[in-house]
Amino acid sequence: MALQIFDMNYGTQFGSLWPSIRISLLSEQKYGALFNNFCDVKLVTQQLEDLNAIDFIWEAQNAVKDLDSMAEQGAREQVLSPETQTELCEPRDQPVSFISPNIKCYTFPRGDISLFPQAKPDILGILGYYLLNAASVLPVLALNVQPGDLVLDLCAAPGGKTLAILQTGCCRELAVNDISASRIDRLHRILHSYLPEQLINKVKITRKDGRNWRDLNDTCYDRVLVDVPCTNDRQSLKEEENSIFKYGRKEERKMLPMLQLQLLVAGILAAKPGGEVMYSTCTLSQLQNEYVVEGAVELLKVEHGITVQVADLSYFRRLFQSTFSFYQDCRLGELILPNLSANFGPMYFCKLQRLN
Ligand SMILES: C[S@@+](CC[C@H](N)C(=O)[O-])C[C@H]1O[C@@H](n2cnc3c(N)ncnc32)[C@H](O)[C@@H]1O
Repeated sequence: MALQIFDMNYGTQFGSLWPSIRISLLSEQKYGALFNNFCDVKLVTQQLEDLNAIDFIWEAQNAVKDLDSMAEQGAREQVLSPETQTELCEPRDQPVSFISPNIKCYTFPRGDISLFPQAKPDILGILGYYLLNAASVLPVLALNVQPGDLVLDLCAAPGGKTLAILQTGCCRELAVNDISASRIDRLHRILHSYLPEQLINKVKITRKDGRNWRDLNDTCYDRVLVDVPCTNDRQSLKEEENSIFKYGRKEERKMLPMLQLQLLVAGILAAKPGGEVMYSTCTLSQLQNEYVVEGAVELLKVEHGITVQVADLSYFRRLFQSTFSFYQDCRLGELILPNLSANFGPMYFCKLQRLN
């Protein structure tokens, strides 16, 4: 059922790109190992490097820095040909510092489909890395959490992105919420396997319907992550149990864009003026991605008099093009396409700034 619906919708949405996305979605996904800064850093770094895995974030930042210094040097020495200079001196929309610090994620190089072994607990019982779809780290990087920030993770369970946010070491306060009791239990277990007790005590965990966040809380946040429930395209092709494409869940599926819109609006209302909100999904669907963003921007303007600006994240393409396959025609935000040589995603992320 999922595949039939995808063929119908994505065939139209992606045209000639769809057959290659389709086969990638049906193939084994690639993982990333989100590095846990609270483990024995030297030992785990060595283990990951022995596997020939690379921290793709560090590598991308260095590649850009190298290009920039080459461009600077070239400009000084005036030795580059005019064509090369244009390419190397291309102005960046954002500097590299516009990504959250201290997050490390190891992947195998493009085309290498090796698997990471499960992380083993150290003598304190702490695990060295968390396996996830490496594209899941991108929304957290782009959220760009700054030292002293108040941060809200509105749909947080089981907690992969929460862990990534905590790696930055920047949050003055982190509020973590999810509506599902069983998934909150998983989140608790994950936090206890990766973090020291003092840090867990600083995380405020709630189990609320995120759509009503503002009615229940009066804190205004600097950064909000709204990682909504979606058709979870890759998972839906693999697992029947609990699938949103099951016959009995048709109505729920139809209502997903409305739920996503309400959660995004709630997330923006929870941000302070000037605050930044990241909307993310793991679906390719335009209806659940760009259309939800457009709907939320419009609704906030009309019903709340709030202006929201969609940020340009195209510098992410430049930074991470050697690790991920970016969709070139995304109107708002960025979309990572599954690709056989870099089988991450799908992951859509779009940053919004609340202006008033
Ligand atoms: C895509 S998952 C989140 C994954 C998580 N951010 C991570 O990185 O591990 C979406 C989550 O939204 C939660 N959810 C669904 N409806 C919700 C609501 N109304 N309020 C808050 N959370 C909700 C689901 O229970 C689910 O855990």
